[in-house]
Amino acid sequence: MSDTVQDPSRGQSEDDDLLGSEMSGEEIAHGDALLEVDGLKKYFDQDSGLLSGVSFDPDSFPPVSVGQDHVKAVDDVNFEIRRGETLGLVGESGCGKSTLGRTILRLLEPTDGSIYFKGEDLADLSGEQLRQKRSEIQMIFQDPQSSLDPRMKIGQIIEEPMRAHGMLDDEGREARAKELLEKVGLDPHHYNRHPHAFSGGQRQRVNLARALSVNPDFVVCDEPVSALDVSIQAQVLNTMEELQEEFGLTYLFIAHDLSVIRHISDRVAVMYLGNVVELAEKEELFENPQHPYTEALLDSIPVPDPRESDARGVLEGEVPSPVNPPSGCRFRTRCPRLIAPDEYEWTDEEWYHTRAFMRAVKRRTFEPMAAAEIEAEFFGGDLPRGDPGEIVQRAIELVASDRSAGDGESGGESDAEVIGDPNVDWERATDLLLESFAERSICAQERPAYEIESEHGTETHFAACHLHR
Ligand SMILES: Nc1ncnc2c1ncn2[C@@H]1O[C@H](COP(=O)(O)OP(=O)(O)OP(=O)(O)O)[C@@H](O)[C@H]1O
Repeated sequence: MSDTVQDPSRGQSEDDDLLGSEMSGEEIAHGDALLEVDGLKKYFDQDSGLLSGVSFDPDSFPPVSVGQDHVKAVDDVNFEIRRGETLGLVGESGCGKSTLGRTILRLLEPTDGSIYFKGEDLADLSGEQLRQKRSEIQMIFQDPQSSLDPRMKIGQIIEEPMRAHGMLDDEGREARAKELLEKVGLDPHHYNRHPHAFSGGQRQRVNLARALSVNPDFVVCDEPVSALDVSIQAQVLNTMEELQEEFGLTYLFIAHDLSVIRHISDRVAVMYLGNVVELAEKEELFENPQHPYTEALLDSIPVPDPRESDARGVLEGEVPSPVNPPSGCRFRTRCPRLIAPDEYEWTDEEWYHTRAFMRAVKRRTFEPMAAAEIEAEFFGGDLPRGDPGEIVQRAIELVASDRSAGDGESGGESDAEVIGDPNVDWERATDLLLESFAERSICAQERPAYEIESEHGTETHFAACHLHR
């Protein structure tokens, strides 16, 4: 691989090879930062409508709030991508991957933050300057079908970006398109065919050729193989790797499928609810994950396609709304390893039991039973000592089937009768436990960001989890 960046916006001399022979003035060595994202935010205004501005959060009081709300799709993201590498970006559906990719490309206007590309902040550019830059940064999308105009011949499709950027003359563009067809593994004689004559994998290759036609340095690949058969995916990924090697390309590769991410990435960033929660070299991330969210994702390999209806529930609990995300660590409301609040003295076992009970009450995962039974089931009969024990006791009373109704009487009902017992106050018990424990955890109070020593490789391992304080 050459060690310098090729600048696609320059002219081409006739003697040059059509593909990538010239050098840029802005040389960035292989391995140096090509793109740096700093404090990047992208908030969307919520859709207008009757309930616009009204948000519901069962964990807060009051649960309904009114105001001008924003979907915090990307919220303070920081990372760099080095020249020649592939940074994989993975996370559940809706966590903000596509929004991040599109904001980096300035297809979406950033709300805040900077996007330094070769040292220049793309967030500051507009008009012609931005248009010029767009040839250096390209994007390929998931659906190769809908991103190709069915009326156009593939030769024209590949030439379109070159025409838009005033690159080469007609003959030059045709020659380059044919050369690119070959490079992406298609027959240059198919230059005059229409997209429908190609399979899904071949169409994605056409997309690749089109993106590469303007000789970019950096390509954002948004789920480029998700729509393809698994057998075809590896072939397209291999071609992408070959092209990367040949043209010194840098990729931001977005996928929900961890096996795809593992195939293609050098480093991997894991995204959750608008934040990057972990970033490490590929081997380090897969062999030594340090964020409970990453662990949960890895435990669920293969991650089901989030677009399929039954994919929910891989991780316990719902993803909170990006309109009103949890304070501190965004994953804390689903985290199986929430940290005990410092203000109480806990043994590990006491906290472990309390945390499990709190989660069960919050999710109402057990049917009401007598207080003594709850104590036995969740605490092995021994409540935590001191204040936490008293709080837990009160919460147990709120959800126990032998609880008095208000100050009145209950008791004597059969198990069948107590299900849905109006005396059982799940909400108050949940509020009591969350306010007393979960909200007082460091996980709720500070946003975590830690560097960890890697066990594999030499790169920095970033994990946004207070377990590493
Ligand atoms: N134009 C928009 N207006 C309002 N909200 C939006 C808009 N685009 C995205 N969002 C919201 O921003 C959040 C992040 O969406 P995004 O598409 O970036 O996630 P993703 O991780 O790429 O998901 P997927 O894998 O399903 O594409 C979601 O809550 C989504 O509903």
